[in-house]
Amino acid sequence: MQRITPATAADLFDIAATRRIEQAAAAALPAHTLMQRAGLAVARLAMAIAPHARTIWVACGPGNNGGDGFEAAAQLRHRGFFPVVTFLGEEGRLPPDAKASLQRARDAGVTFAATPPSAHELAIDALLGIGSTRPPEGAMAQWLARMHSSSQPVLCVDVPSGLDADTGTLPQGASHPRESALTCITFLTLKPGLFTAQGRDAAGTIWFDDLGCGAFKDRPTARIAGAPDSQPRSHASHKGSYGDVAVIGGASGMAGAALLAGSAALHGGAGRVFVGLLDPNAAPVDTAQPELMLRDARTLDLSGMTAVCGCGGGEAVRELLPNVLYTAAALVLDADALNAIAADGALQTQLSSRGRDGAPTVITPHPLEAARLLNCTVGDVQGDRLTAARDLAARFNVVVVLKGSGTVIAGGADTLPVINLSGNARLATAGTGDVLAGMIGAALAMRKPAFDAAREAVWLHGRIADTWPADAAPLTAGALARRASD
Ligand SMILES: NC(=O)C1=CN([C@@H]2O[C@H](COP(=O)(O)OP(=O)(O)OC[C@H]3O[C@@H](n4cnc5c(N)ncnc54)[C@H](OP(=O)(O)O)[C@@H]3O)[C@@H](O)[C@H]2O)[C@@H](O)CC1
Ligand SMILES: Nc1ncnc2c1ncn2[C@@H]1O[C@H](COP(=O)(O)OP(=O)(O)O)[C@@H](O)[C@H]1O
Ligand SMILES: [K+]
Repeated sequence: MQRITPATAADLFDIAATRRIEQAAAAALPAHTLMQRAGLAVARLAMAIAPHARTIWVACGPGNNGGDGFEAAAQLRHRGFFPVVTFLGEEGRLPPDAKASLQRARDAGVTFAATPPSAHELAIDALLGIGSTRPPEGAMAQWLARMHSSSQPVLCVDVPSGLDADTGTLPQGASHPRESALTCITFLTLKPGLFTAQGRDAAGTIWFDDLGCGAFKDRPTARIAGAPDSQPRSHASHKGSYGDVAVIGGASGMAGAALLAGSAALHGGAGRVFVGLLDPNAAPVDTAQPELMLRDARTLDLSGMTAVCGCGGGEAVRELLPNVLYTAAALVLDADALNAIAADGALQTQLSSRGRDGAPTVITPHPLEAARLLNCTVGDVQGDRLTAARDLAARFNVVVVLKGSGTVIAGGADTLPVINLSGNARLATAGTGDVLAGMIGAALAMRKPAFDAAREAVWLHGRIADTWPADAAPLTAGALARRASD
């Protein structure tokens, strides 16, 4: 059993692949072995979470997820605990594994009840796993709401009931648990939906048990990539070794966004940072950051540079985009640059041919910007973030950073998308996206491949938020940028 942390590197498998792996594993083992192993793992984790529990409520559903719950209840009873099982289903329609485990729970002397116990110290959610096909309703929805509103911990079996294990979406109106008291133990494979969209809030702390079947492999859907390798700077390097970044943005009244990206590029290790402002009346120097070389955006020659284009770009950035797309040696497109491209077919064609020509290009949309680029709704993007990121990457031949909880990084068809696990809602404050764009720019300027530059910067950006000192001032984008070298 392994605890998953932001530093864990592992493959993710969708439901279809998980089913294939389960079938192959089950065929190679004596009947019921997988469920017995799963139930034992649930019981062990339950005992670790609530070692002094008097009553453990085990809510079991109509399929094999419920079977894992029966099995866990049997194991807990054997160890002197008092599980109370509530079962939502028909015994006659249970799959064979679950039926066998129901019998084992009965034989172990587990208490069965029609309604949840009046008090419990731990709830085990074994209602639905990867077989969830529709929103929980009726008693199932009521039981979930009861678990989630209680102050006692909840242990989810395989996936939180109702969560789509492929996409991380919860049905509309589903009760929302409190993350601090939530644990999920998932079996055989790690599923992408646990790590993006609503998955992280729904699952809480995630544990993985391969049920002794690590040898069974299938094609992964995506991966979590963990901490990037840190590469120390060589002694003989100089500022030219780390490249030039030119930020293009800062239209009238929005200079701050460009300066934040510039600061992040500087602290992220770029050799030199120019900030090309679109506001002709902008101040000639930022006295708080004199290292940044402020220029009129229209005068910068980007041919040997990494451009970070769009931060605070407003409408004004549009006229520069044809030249930026044509000349920048490497490019990060953010915010208003993406909005301009979404509204202009010619710019879209130019972007995709730039990517086809192999010019390193990263786009960093948040879900609304991604929806504009894909000509769909935010709901469509958030409903399947992996697919949205993959579609954008394929359409524009670029590396895509689809931001938000569980940021997705997608590249070409041969590259497995990555879901990033560092970061938290401290980042939900204005300007942190500008900082990320600057950090990716710095990594590109060091001539890292575009996918690696994006992945490493996203991970570091999130890690800074995860390690923000509790006694420090609240996270602001400016302070985040200054820690981009951490
Ligand atoms: N076999 C093994 O050895 C192993 C199995 N494992 C475990 O099995 C789990 C997968 O089991 P599973 O395929 O039976 O699916 P599961 O998630 O239990 O649900 C299917 C049932 O729920 C029903 N249903 C769906 N939605 C519903 C709703 N909203 N409200 C009410 N009912 C709803 C659906 O009914 P239907 O849609 O057909 O009407 C069907 O009856 C997996 O997640 C893992 O925990 C692992 O431990 C590995 C070893
Ligand atoms: N709840 C969250 N969990 C993890 N990361 C988040 C969360 N909210 C925001 N972020 C991150 O913060 C950044 C916000 O970027 P963006 O939406 O472009 O904001 P802005 O335009 O204000 O800079 C992104 O990197 C995003 O992934
Ligand atoms: K479950």
